[in-house]
Amino acid sequence: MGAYVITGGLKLTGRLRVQGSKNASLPILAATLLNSQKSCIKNVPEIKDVQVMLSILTMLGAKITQNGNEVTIDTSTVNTWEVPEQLMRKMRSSIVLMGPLLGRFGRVKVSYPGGCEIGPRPIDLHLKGFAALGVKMRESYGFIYAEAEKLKGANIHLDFPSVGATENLMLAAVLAEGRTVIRNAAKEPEIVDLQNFLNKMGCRVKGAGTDTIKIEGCSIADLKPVEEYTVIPDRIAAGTYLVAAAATRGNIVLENVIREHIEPILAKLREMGCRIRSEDDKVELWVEAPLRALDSLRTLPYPGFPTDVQAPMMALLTTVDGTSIITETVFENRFKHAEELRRMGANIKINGNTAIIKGVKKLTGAIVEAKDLRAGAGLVIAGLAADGKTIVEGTSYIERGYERFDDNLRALGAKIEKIE
Ligand SMILES: CC(=O)N[C@H]1[C@@H](OP(=O)(O)OP(=O)(O)OC[C@H]2O[C@@H](n3ccc(=O)[nH]c3=O)[C@H](O)[C@@H]2O)O[C@H](CO)[C@@H](O)[C@@H]1O
Ligand SMILES: C=C(OP(=O)(O)O)C(=O)O
Repeated sequence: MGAYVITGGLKLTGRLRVQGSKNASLPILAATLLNSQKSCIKNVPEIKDVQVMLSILTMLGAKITQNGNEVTIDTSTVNTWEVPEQLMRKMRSSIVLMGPLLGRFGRVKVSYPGGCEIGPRPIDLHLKGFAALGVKMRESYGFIYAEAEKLKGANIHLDFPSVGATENLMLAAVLAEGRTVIRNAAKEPEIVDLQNFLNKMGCRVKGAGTDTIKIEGCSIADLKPVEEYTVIPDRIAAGTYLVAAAATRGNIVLENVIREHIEPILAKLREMGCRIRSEDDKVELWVEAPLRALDSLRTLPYPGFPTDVQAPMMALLTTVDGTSIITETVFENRFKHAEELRRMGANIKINGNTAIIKGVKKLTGAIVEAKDLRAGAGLVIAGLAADGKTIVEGTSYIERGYERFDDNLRALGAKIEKIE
């Protein structure tokens, strides 16, 4: 297992181009199954989860060429609807293959998806939605067998605006007979990106970005190849680098960001006293005066503060004088990094879904373990801010979602090395 060795105490400074979005790329890659033709997708990050998705598509029979961040996928040769269990279990996002495989073949066999342990993460909302579209499902020995002679458009009300369920149902409904309306849909920018990709393919989807998404079903014959599609920038990676800059009291400029998508993060950084300036696709952050604690940071579905930036923010808040309170409302068990941060001298008390953080003068380097993707990023940030040497074990989690994380931080002046 790999580890990052970080010598802390250096301010991050300089410019960085933000990677393409992991959470937009994954459902878009799954969507290429629908048209049974070629799709060319740009700005796809070179990260582990993308590699897993491409491996699954290859195992299903797709022909793929990857040239840096550009991926061309020909799904005309896909000839199976069974997702290999080993790959299915490698990440959470494999579940969004159910929708397009049901649309294309009317059947799918999958196991439960894997991914980081940040709570139970059931898929009941996905399955309830499929049932409403006319899918018959049975489970046996951990496998889900789903079948529909013909998917039928339906009115679906989600109990919670689940990102994955919204995407999966969109992906199935585009090839259903008639109209589907998804209410209480997730409003994340990645849903809008998926809608844009689907419409480029010839699907008829509108409303993404609001809580009601309307889909007019069409047939595979109506769909076209996608000659070129560019994935949106990764708002979570952007947030992570901004928080890292704040934790080192540095000064960085990020390029290739959509300001609106990171506004919930910028609002909190500004409240802490970070200075922020933006122009076109660039955002600059710098720190002039001591930062202030946050009396309330609640994670929420978009446009609330993203749960995926909670761990990096916790790391930052451990270095800020005063008491901060974080409430995690999206996942049940997403505070595992607190225990690791304590090894570095952080003062954090957890009470249910609330973390109370008392800022300390300085964190101290220690050996810590990343137990999930964003917890890992948070620990690296703590290491960058700490006195002395920090070893963050578990780089494979971090590489699930961050493209060249250590190279990027080094380019911004950090002292960080990866060891195997
Ligand atoms: C690949 C991807 O895009 N991952 C993101 C996606 O995950 P993901 O799509 O898994 O997140 P969801 O929005 O579905 O989950 C949010 C909450 O709903 C619950 N839930 C979800 C589905 C379901 O059928 N039943 C149920 O109870 C989950 O357990 C969780 O507590 O959105 C999360 C919330 O913004 C982000 O943290 C993840 O980075
Ligand atoms: C939780 C995350 O991803 P996933 O849903 O793919 O596990 C994340 O990106 O922080």
